[in-house]
This record gives sequence, C-alpha cells and structure tokens, in this order.
Amino acid sequence: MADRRDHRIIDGKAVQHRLLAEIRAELDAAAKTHPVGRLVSISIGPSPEIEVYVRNQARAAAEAGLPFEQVVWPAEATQEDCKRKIAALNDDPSVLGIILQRPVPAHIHVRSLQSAIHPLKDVEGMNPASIGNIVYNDIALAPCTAAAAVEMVRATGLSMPGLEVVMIGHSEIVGKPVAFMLMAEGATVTVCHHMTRSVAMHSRRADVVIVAVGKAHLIGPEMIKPGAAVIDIGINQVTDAAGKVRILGDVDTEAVREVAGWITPVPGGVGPVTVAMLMRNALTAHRRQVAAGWLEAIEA
Ligand SMILES: NC(=O)C1=CN([C@@H]2O[C@H](COP(=O)(O)OP(=O)(O)OC[C@H]3O[C@@H](n4cnc5c(N)ncnc54)[C@H](OP(=O)(O)O)[C@@H]3O)[C@@H](O)[C@H]2O)C=CC1
Ligand SMILES: Nc1nc(=O)c2c([nH]1)NC[C@@H]1CN(c3ccc(C(=O)N[C@@H](CCC(=O)O)C(=O)O)cc3)C=[N+]21
Repeated sequence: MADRRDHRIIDGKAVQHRLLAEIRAELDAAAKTHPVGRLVSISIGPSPEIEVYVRNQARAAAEAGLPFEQVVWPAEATQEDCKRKIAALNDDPSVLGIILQRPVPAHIHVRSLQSAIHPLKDVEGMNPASIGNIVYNDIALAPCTAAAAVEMVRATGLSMPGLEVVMIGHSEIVGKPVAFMLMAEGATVTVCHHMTRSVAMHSRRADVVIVAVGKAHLIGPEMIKPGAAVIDIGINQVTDAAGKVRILGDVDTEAVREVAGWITPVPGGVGPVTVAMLMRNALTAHRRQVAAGWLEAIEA
C-alpha cells in the first residue's frame, strides 16, 4: 500500500513526539544523579492564546516526565509584586525554570520582568543575557518559537550553508532570533517587515520563507518560488462564514502547498515544536544548574 501522506507537509506533532521521547530519556538519566525541579509557567491575567500554549506545555511536560506548574497572577498585579515573586522563584531550588507568557497587561513592563528571571532559569531564552548569547552563537537557551522554526528547516534536510532564507517579521521573540540562529548555521538571511517595499521581491527568490506576522493569508502562492520550504509561525483566530472560530497561520496553506516543496501547517506545525523546544530548554537549564553547582547530587 503506497504511503498516501503528503510529504510536502512537515508534521509538527511527529517532530514534537520524537523530540519529547529524546528529552524524556535524558531527563530520566539526569534525575538519577540530581533532583529535577519543576518548570513554572507564569501568566498575568487571562488570555485565550496563552491558554492553548500552557495547556500544551502541561501535556508535553507530562510526556517528557518533567514536573510542571502553571501559576496565574491577577491582571491587576503590580510590577513590584511580580518582580518579588520571580525573585522568590529564582531562589527556590525546587524550581528548575521559569517562563513568563506574553502578552502581559499594559501596565506591566515585560522586558523588565523578563530580565528579572535568572539567566540559568530563563527557559524561554528572553533574558537579555540569553538573547545576547545568540549573537555569540551560544544558542542553547534560545527563544522557543525561533528554535522551533530552525528545527523545522532542519526537518526539510536542506543544507544550511548558503541557504537563501527570507524571514518575514522582525519581532524580538521570533523574527530577530530566527535570523541570528540561521545565520549561525551559514544561511543567508533577509529580514522583511512592514516597511519592506516589496516582500514578494524577496520571498520569490528564497529557498526558505519563514513568516511570523499575524495576518491570515498574508503569504499566497505567487510569493513562493516553486519547491521552496514555507515555515508558518502565524497564529490567527478567524471566524469563518459559518461563524466557527478557526486557527489560521499567515500562509494560505492549501494554495501555497501546490507550489512549495515543504510547508508547515497551522495548527499542527511550528506550535507543537515550540512546546517541545521549551521542554528541551528546561533540560538545558537543569544541566547548566548542575554544572554551576546549584544542585546537591543524589547520594548513590
Ligand atoms: N507558534 C508559536 O509558537 C508562536 C506564534 N506566534 C505568532 O506569530 C505571529 C507574530 O508574532 P510576533 O513574532 O510576536 O510578532 P509581532 O506581532 O510582535 O510583530 C509582527 C511582525 O510582523 C511585521 N509585519 C507586520 N505587517 C507586515 C507585513 N505586511 N509584511 C511584513 N511584515 C509585517 C511587523 O513589522 P513592524 O514591526 O515593522 O510593524 C513585526 O515585525 C503572531 O501571529 C503570533 O501569534 C508568536 C509567538 C509564538
Ligand atoms: N513568552 C511567550 N512565548 C511564546 O512562545 C508564546 C507566548 N508567550 N504567548 C502565546 C504565544 C502563542 N504560542 C503558542 C505556542 C504553541 C501553540 C500550540 O501548541 N499550537 C497547537 C495548537 C493545537 C491545539 O489547538 O491544541 C498547534 O499549532 O498545533 C500555540 C501557541 C506561544 N506563544
């Protein structure tokens, strides 16, 4: 029976399960010599987008065998309250890593809170010290979505040195880290944003197009070189004609799939791999804390 799967689709769930199995084996081994703490996921105030992410973090943590705790601070929490609580988590040896979900309420300065997380517990890689290391090619604790996009490019098997990559979107959490991480792999990276005169001029010549904008169907088939890889990071809630809320990426997947050589679907593409990257970062944080002498070895 011929394999009827569409091999142009990069299956994010399959990549996630493969990565989580590897992480589980490494965490089980690590737990034999040092206690593995819990990953704490902080949300400030309610947000549907965050709910999906945190729910999937909890599921992945269970699959990886990683202790996990979700904390929700009230939307009216003050900056000082949050900083004090993060300091307590930094000092708590039973806490392995801390991730602060975005968005945060308008009165909270997210960069300042991000910086309050100790670099060795910053499993999201957003502390300026972690982000800075990306420029130095130390990308062990990289922002999870950016790391997921790189993992998806790897899944195509395309050789990175000299690869023509166009990154559409230049946010601090996705676009910019992706550009640096792929440059570190030898790719030639062009970054587009809303001031770019013609995004199509760039995307049409790219071997790989990565898009993280937040506009459904921003990328159509006319913007993609036949055979190119298309990595869709966008997450857009769209209500269809029947009034049903659906999640769409930034790419018109059905149309672009007929031109692309590889494409990541939304849902089922970068999202699940982002969650797996968070678990991999937690393992890295644990190892760095052991190396820093933070954790007492378990008596054999
Ligand atoms: N799958 C996952 O794990 C994650 C997915 N996301 C999703 O990725 C998307 C982007 O989020 P995020 O990275 O935070 O980006 P932001 O929402 O912070 O910024 C959007 C980026 O897109 C650029 N942009 C806006 N319009 C255009 C345009 N017409 N052409 C080219 N570039 C444009 C902006 O440029 P400028 O600044 O010049 O306006 C900006 O760089 C969202 O849909 C978000 O939900 C985000 C995080 C994780
Ligand atoms: N500090 C911070 N870092 C983030 O990376 C971050 C954030 N805040 N805030 C919210 C956004 C959004 N985000 C998602 C990641 C995975 C899925 C995910 O697992 N998506 C599944 C959804 C499937 C389902 O519906 O369960 C999929 O695409 O298949 C969704 C959303 C990360 N974000």
